[in-house]
Amino acid sequence: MSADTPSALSHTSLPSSRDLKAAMPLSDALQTQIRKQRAAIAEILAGRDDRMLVVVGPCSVHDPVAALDYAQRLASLNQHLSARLLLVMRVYVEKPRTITGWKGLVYDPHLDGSHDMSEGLRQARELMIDIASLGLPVSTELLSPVVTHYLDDILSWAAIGARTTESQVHRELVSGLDFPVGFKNATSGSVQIAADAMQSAAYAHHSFGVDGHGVMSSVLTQGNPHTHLVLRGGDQGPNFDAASVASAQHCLSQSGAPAALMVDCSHANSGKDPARQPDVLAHVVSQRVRGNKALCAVMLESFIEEGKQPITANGLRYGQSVTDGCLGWAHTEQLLRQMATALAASNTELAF
Ligand SMILES: O=C[C@H](O)[C@H](O)COP(=O)(O)O
Ligand SMILES: C=C(OP(=O)(O)O)C(=O)O
Repeated sequence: MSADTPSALSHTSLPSSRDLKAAMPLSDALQTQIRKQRAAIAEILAGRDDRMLVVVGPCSVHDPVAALDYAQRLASLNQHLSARLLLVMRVYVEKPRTITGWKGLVYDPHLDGSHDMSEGLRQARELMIDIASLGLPVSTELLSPVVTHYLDDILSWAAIGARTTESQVHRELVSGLDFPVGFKNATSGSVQIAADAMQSAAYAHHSFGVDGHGVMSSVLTQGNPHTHLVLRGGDQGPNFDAASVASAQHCLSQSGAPAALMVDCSHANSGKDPARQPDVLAHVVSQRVRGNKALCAVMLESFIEEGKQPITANGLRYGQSVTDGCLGWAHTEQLLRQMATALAASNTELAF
């Protein structure tokens, strides 16, 4: 290896984010829509809009056709429930893995280990534009700061996952974004790490990054005040119950971090069993209706078919997750309708 070659087995050039954005631009109308959707989410998080935010969709996108099919159903439901809920679709194109596994559409869009990452970025951007064009706000988990450059203009909300909330690089990344971001509690269950992250991301940062041309750069970000905690459970179990929520709120207030709370009804809050997500949702809505207004957002993992399937070369079942198990569409629609009705009626006796 020569002295000027970075150490890796290979490097394959990608289009710059500026070039991909120029080839697949957002219309003026879409830019205006996304600006409004970001502001609407920020209003809910600030407690100035009484609706609840619902980030809902597949654990991961592996088939853009099925994801768009799901988005069409969600967009139509969004119109019916918009007095009580703001639905935002999970369009997760990167997956953090506990050890190894398929890492998402942008890494391996053909799901066969060919890792056509250039095509993955193109498909991800195209899909997000198609979904936003249905009128739906788009969200994702930000994992690689490089990938963020290709998609940041389309997003209305993003998560920093449990495995990366403690990372300084991700806190710097959030500091430069002008849309709301949820930091998840750590996989250990630590909420303090997320409270620290929110405070860090609220500051301006000097960091190392790349510009739109892909040129390595010294970057100055402005700080992001629109962050919040996402309770997703941890190694010791769930954290959506009233006592855990109160303890998280105490931690946020002691730290001077923003008070808004989202509960992720999946992951360690459901023991990764999608059938337990409705019970988590019922508990959260009940706490909200009983007066805990800081609980203003939930996350659900949901796709067309319930459950999950392994990735095999023999073909995949349409509309079913290839990562964590999801609720099916029919059940999701029923839950969201019940949630909206319960919020409208201030109904504390929920059984989803
Ligand atoms: O949401 C997805 C998974 O919970 C997360 O990416 C970890 O997945 P893994 O433990 O299957 O690798
Ligand atoms: C990976 C995810 O969540 P967490 O970071 O909570 O494990 C996810 O929401 O897809």
